[in-house]
Amino acid sequence: MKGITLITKGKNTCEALKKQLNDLLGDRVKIEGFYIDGNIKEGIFNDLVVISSNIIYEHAKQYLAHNCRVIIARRSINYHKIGKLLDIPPGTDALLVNDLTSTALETISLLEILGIDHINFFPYSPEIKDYPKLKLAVTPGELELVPDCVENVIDIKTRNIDFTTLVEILQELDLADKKANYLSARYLKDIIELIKETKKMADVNSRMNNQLQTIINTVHDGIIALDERKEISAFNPIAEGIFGVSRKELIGKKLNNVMVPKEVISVLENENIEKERFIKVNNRQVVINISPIKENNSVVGKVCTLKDVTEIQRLEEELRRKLRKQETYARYTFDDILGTSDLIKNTKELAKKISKSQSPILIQGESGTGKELFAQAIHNNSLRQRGPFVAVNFAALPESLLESELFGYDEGAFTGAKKGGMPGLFEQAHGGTIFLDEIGDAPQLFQVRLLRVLQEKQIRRIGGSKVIPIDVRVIAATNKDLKSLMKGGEFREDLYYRLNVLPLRIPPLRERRGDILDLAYAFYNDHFKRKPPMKASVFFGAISDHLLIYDWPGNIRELHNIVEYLCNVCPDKIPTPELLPGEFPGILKNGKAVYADLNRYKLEKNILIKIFESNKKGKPIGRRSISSELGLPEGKVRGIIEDMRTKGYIKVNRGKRGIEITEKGYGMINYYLPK
Ligand SMILES: Nc1ncnc2c1ncn2[C@@H]1O[C@H](COP(=O)(O)OP(=O)(O)OP(=O)(O)O)[C@@H](O)[C@H]1O
Repeated sequence: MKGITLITKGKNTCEALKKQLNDLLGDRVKIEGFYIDGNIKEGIFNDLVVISSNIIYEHAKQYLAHNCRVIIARRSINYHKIGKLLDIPPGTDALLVNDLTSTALETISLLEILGIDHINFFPYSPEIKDYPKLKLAVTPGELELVPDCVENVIDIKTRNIDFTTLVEILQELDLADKKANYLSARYLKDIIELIKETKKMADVNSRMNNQLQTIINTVHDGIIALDERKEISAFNPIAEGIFGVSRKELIGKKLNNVMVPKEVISVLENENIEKERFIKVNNRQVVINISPIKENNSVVGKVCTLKDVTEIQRLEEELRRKLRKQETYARYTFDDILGTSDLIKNTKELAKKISKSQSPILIQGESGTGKELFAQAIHNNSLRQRGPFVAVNFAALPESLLESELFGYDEGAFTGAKKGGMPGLFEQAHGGTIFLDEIGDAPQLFQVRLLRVLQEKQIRRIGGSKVIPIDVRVIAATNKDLKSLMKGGEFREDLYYRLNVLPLRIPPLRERRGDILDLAYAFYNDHFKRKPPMKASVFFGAISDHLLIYDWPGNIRELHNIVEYLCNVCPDKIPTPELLPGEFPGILKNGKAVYADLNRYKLEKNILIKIFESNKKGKPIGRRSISSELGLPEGKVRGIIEDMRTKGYIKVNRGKRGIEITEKGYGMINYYLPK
């Protein structure tokens, strides 16, 4: 899982923005927050660092590891929270309370841009000692900073990270897929809510109407609002651009008396449910969304938003370009797959054998276990090694692009189709291997098409009539349990069996703990281009127990990230356990120790060493002798022995032979007792 570190000045903003990011990305990105006034620490490093403003960046710089990717957030007022400000009589004095004078001033000017210019704002922050003792204050979520003189506070809530920054974040993390559209829909929803909220007031008060219009004008999508008499009450500049009609000619007019295409009128008149439709306006494709305004269960108006598809196409084009830039060769070979555990050695052996076949392979394994690495190594060890290796990631590719990306299209297949057409990824992989990553995310309808291609070994480009034979070897991979997806009807059984001809399971890191330090050492040496400031075993000396006991949900990718992090945070010092990011067992976190796991691990280690030493001397050892030699209660020893037996570290024999250490157990001993 990728990660974002958010940095703000105060705790409130940090929590609010963290929630915003979590709501949006929580299922795919791990988000942690630090604030300058409290929990900030040195050596911050992550896939991406998001900082709440330019000013905060100046304060935060010193805490960042040197090669962090940083985005400074642009922030927007919470549209549906400012309705309350429209009630305040013109000319009223109010303090605008924020954590810094500069952010208070910034909020005042943002409000002014939105048309809230009828209130005389005085900036207030704890830095300002001399301020007018006013009774009214407005604050973006900083309630505890409001000074005592104030009797009435309007909280317009923390300023959110704005739409453009969110898109930038998605792009930085390579997640700019379906989420981008979903984002703009959510953002518009806020505005629609505001229109609904203030509509009643706006009817009686023309000042509010103007302000509302200003807000609508700042939006990047077309907006049309209708009242219950089906008269147009709002029409913003983007809508003007789409329809080529000026607002003045429309406001207050009935729909059917104006120059709006018939199709739009019929949608606006007849649709009362929230729905998305495509219509053509002046030769442009437009997505139109209708949202009814209800009062006491009857519809009293509608808000319609319009998005010019050219913009969506532009976003898609960008994504296509990114995809096209990807390499069509495989970099890695089996020599790049590190690890000396039996499990990984056996997996490599099996992979080498199946690489020589032409049948499809299905690689299953948790995220970050090395599925793509194996796919590349298999290709490079196959008879197709001179052919291309083309990777397709179903989780990153929006559904709308799948067909054209995989099968290609002919000239004129759709508006925007390139002259001469475009070959799809299947064609590009001809003579080589196609790697279908995250196949569990392939949409159902697409699964049918994929199956047909695999069966018939030929494709037809979109809009094309020619059938093109293709010779590709398919390697699919997934971290999902395809069997349970099949039970739930989300994955087609016929496709599963077509792909699962040669199954390959990549074991998670926690099943081969013997590899953890090998990998950590290799990543450490790689970081310093094989000229590390100290020996890897010395560098990891104080934390190796912690690394060995951790369960590694993100597997090798997570281990790699942590080693990178440590190399950045303390390049020439030995890292202490407290420096480990995240939830490592046995480390003091927020003053609370999670010692239980580490103690248990240490007992396990001591017991395994005892067994190893006895075995070496040829002396039988049993539960009772262990408990007396180590001074531990027999019950406890029994539990630990049972655990180690299930993990495969030991064999418990009946009678004289007693407990014996297994090959896997020896793997662990190598790390417990460095040579
Ligand atoms: N055995 C290994 N030796 C060295 N590096 C490894 C090994 N396994 C994985 N890696 C590294 O770990 C990272 C993740 O590997 P990879 O992308 O192949 O995993 P994945 O299983 O395909 O992940 P996901 O399911 O998230 O797509 C890569 O940087 C890869 O080089």
